Amino acid sequence: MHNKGLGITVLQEFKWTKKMPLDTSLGKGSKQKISWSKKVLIILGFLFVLGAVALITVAVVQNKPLPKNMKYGIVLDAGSSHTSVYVYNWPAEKENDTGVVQQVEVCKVDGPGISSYSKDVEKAGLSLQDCMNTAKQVIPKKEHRDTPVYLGATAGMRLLSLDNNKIADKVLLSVEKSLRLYPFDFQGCRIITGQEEGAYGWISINYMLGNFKQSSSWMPFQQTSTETSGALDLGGASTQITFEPTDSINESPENFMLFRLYGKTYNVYTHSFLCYGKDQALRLRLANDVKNAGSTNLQNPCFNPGYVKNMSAVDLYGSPCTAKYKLFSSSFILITGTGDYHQCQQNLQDMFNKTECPYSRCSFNRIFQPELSGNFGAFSAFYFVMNFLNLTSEKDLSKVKETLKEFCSESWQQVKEKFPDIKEKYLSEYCFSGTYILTLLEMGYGFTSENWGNINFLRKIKGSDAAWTLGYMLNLTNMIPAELPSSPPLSHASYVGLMVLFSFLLASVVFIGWLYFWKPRCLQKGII
Ligand SMILES: O=c1[nH]cnc2c1ncn2[C@@H]1O[C@H](COP(=O)(O)OP(=O)(O)O)[C@@H](O)[C@H]1O
Ligand SMILES: [Ca+2]
Repeated sequence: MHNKGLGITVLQEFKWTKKMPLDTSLGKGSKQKISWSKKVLIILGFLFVLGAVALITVAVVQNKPLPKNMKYGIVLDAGSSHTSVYVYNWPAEKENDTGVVQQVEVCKVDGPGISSYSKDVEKAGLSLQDCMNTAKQVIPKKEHRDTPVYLGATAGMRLLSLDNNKIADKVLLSVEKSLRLYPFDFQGCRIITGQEEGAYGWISINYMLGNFKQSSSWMPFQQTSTETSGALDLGGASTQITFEPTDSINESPENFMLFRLYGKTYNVYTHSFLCYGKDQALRLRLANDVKNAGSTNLQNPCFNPGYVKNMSAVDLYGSPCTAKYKLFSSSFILITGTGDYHQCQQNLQDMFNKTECPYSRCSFNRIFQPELSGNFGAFSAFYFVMNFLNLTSEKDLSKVKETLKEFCSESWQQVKEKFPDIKEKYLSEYCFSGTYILTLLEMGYGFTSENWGNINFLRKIKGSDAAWTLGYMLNLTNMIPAELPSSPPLSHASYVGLMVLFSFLLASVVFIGWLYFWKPRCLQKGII
């Protein structure tokens, strides 16, 4: 019986004392003392429970998320084929955290890219109105005045400014005039460089993927950082490759950009190939074919058999990418598809000059490129085309080629019947675009069947489109700090949790100590 725990013994003995007639065991004074001790014990117990409830309530209330004060930003991506308006938002008090900026809206502007309005510049500005009105509706009125608006124009405008700088300026003035009519904080319209386009694309996807987060290890003050992902962007008029090489390199400095983000330095390789976006690449190829064939009547393996297209010479030779190939006075070029993937790829390989390289290694056309390393996010037209072909998750390069071969050999009639809802312009070019993408990645950049699986074709990351626009805004609003903001070692929730836990421990220790050293009378009597 006594081997059982002390607590049980006390309880039993106490029961027994209670049963005893009080006036035979205790005097009147002792009786009063016991009831006093009991009262004190009850009051102390009550206060203890009250204290614990109060502590937990404070912890819970304090930890409730505050109503978010959201900030907004607008970036217009004025691409060669079209303009998109992106609206982002983020909680004001978390501005410098990683991964807090989100895309809340994307609006595709009707009509072509702003560079196509060179003959009627006023229309360039007017074309943006519908999407800017959408942005006005999406953003709460009280935030309008504090919402910055940026417009960045890419390769279409780069080509226009090469062709006619004055007209390019007029187009930019027209869009500026239009954007200033809105109640937002207009911050500027400009043509961004190919380097910026590549670098901001890289910043965007790594910010969205959370790769800039420095996760602390168990060793105090030691931070471990995640590897970054490379970025591959394919537009209509230019294409960019950007990644962090493994070794430090001191060649071709114009291809490197140094960033200090969240306390870490990144030396990023980037190159933008003007005229190697898929629309200009097609023109470049056709212009070469016309020159080589000495005829404006072309049999082309990159279009489905049975496809026939009459292309205007103005369209073909109208850009600085192809202007120098103009030989004929003919106003049309007739293209007839033959649908042969292998011939198409051979034909496209000529566009990638691998023979001369003034550096230790090159991608193509005498451009330095370090050895490929890590994973790559491939977005924009890389995604659109591979998604149409159902190849975004195919990790086997030979299967990719087989699918493409099959698609190219299908007759145009068949293809049209199979995909009645897809725009004919896109549909007719998927054989060319798919083959071009493969040739660019394999022949141009040097991807192989071994590292093909490192390329992730993606459109969105955590709800935001993969595009250079987010990185552009983060940079211009100084939202990425160079150094890690000094923050308390514990989050608020962990701090409150630990405070509650330690208070409990402390109270328990005091309570047990009190029981042990200052044994309340009733218990003492019970034990005796
Ligand atoms: O649904 C689609 N299918 C195929 N291609 C698409 C689709 N949507 C957009 N594109 C293509 O993506 C490319 C986007 O290029 P963009 O206009 O951004 O040019 P840039 O970046 O060279 O200035 C264009 O070639 C356009 O035709
Ligand atoms: Ca683009």
